Amino acid sequence: MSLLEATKLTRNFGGLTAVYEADLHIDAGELVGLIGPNGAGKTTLFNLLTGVYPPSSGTITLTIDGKTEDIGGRKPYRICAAGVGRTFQNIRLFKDLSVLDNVATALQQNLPYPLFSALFHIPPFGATERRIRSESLELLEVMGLGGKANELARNLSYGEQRHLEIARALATRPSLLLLDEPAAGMNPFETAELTALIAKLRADFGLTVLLIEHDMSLVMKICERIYVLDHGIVIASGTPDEVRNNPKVIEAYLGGEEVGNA
Ligand SMILES: Nc1ncnc2c1ncn2[C@@H]1O[C@H](COP(=O)(O)OP(=O)(O)OP(=O)(O)O)[C@@H](O)[C@H]1O
Repeated sequence: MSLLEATKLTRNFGGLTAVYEADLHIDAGELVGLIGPNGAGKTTLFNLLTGVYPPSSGTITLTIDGKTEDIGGRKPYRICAAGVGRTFQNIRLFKDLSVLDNVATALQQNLPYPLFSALFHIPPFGATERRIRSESLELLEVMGLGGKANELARNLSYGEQRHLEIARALATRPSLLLLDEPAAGMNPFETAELTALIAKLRADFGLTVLLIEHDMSLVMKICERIYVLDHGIVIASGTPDEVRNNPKVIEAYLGGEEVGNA
């Protein structure tokens, strides 16, 4: 059984259908890409999978450790608690908090009794706080930001802020990580580094990853399978080679040009 299965997923905004009867499945451990021209419905699909918008119709099921849940239309925090973490196309950090606190706040959300203990400063608050701090630092190390823990998030470079976003998403302890254009705005060197990092995170954390990305060098290099959306419809899916050579994709995605080579 797939970790994530979406069936006939549809989302209308007034008279506009942003996603129409999309079927997709992602198996545990897979690294899957979601591509398509601007306005194809990619972010809307992410928003449906993470509860930002309820689907107009269709179902979404998540199966983790043999337990299947219907997550379609659930609130974002419940979907996050069920095991789906994400980053956003536009960076969303607490810019006036330290880099460490940005990760710590995300970690805290998943602990059993943070608020009561924190409010009254009673045990296990002290122990919990130490644990959050050390886990946050570990995540920052993994993301190459260990030396920046005490900087304000706003003082990080653009690429570092994108790494911090991923650290925050990892802090929610996801089984499935959704990355919305993780390489947006990065130069080719930064993109190559990020490509290797995503592959490493998947292996080290045992993650399943679905990513939206316009940078074809990243998508073609690390994705095992790719879904292609055009005008809200899944027009193709398959391996990078299958997708790259699919006439429908070539026509829809690049207006007749060849889809980028890795
Ligand atoms: N909240 C909303 N209200 C109305 N229309 C919306 C809303 N969100 C998205 N849309 C519309 O849905 C369509 C799909 O948008 P979406 O952002 O999902 O595309 P995308 O593939 O992620 O595009 P891009 O690659 O440019 O980010 C677009 O026509 C967009 O204007």
